[in-house]
Amino acid sequence: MQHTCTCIAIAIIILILIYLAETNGKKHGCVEAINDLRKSIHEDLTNMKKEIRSELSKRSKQGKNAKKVTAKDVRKMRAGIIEHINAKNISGELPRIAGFVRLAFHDCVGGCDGCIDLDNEENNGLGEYIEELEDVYARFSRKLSRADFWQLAGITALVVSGTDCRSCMHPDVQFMAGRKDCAASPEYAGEMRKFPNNGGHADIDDVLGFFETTFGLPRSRPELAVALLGAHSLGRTHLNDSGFQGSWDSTQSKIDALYYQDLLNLKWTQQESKNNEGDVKFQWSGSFAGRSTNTMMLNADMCLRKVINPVDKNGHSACTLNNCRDQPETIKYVELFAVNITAWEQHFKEAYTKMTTTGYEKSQLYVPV
Ligand code: HEM
Repeated sequence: MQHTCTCIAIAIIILILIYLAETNGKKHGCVEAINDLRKSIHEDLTNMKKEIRSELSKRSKQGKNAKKVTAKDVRKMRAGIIEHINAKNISGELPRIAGFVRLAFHDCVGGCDGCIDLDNEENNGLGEYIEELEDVYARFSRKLSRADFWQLAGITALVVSGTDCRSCMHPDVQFMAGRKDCAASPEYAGEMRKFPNNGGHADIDDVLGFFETTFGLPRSRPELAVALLGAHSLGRTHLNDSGFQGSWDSTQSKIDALYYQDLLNLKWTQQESKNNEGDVKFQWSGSFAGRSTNTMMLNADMCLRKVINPVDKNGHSACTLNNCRDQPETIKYVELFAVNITAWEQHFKEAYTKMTTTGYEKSQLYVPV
């Protein structure tokens, strides 16, 4: 009996061992199968990834090429912009020339990105120009960014302003494309950008400092800032937009040296300007031989000629021009540009190109062919 029990026990043990051996074997086979499966999935995935990467790179190359704007496209866009410029004529002036140039300037504060914060009062008045340009831009939006388009509008406006005008500057600024729009373009959802403020810019250091930090115009070359501010030869100020009133010279659509000549030759006195809300700001009013000329200068313009700071919070200066001295750093360039259009042209071109490429490396921009 004892023998039989032992035999049964041994048989059970053997059966258990056989079972274990088989299960283990099966398990082992499963692990191998799973490993094989894993390997093949991994290989498939790697191949798929490779294919996806090569497809994406092909597509992005095609996309870039498809999006690259050509010289022919640019010509068509310029024609559309010129049509808009000529469509609005107010007493012989073409206000869109100045509007498009100011838009080009404001878009590049903080980097040219096709975005303007219309809640920032420094941008007052630009909304209507953005809307007008959308008409033309809608036809070409697949080919270039809004940031590029606004710069093209500014450059085109400069060309129109110099057309059939012998006394005008012809800076012939090269249009380059490749700028990127911000996500919310044409609106701006980022931190409030800092613009030059007239009251705060009665000090030449503020003006030159603004152009250096914002557009990289070296502080050691004040002639660039003086040349760029000559854009105020175009257009005018609007009481309900900025609180100032009048134009810098009598030819608002012509980019001519009258801006510098007036700055030097007129008799300037400070005058109070009050908008509908009763805000008071001071501007300079020009007269000649005792007669008002209806021209004006901001503190930022006047400080290129005279040392007018300090000013109070409304921009009022204690200086009456007779009792304040010439601005040593910049007066010589005001005098130069008043008589030498070629010198102004060269410096303006350099400064304007810098301004309109703010935020980009040379390699990111291209000249359409
Ligand atoms: C310190 C720098 C600057 C200050 C303080 C300044 C200030 C102003 C102000 C207050 C206006 C009047 C806005 C209005 O009432 O409609 C104006 C207009 C204008 N600005 Fe400037 N500006 C500066 C630089 C520039 C630059 C660098 C450019 C272009 C390169 C420019 C181009 C213009 C143009 C063309 C207008 C006339 C706009 C129109 O007629 O609608 N400005 N600026």
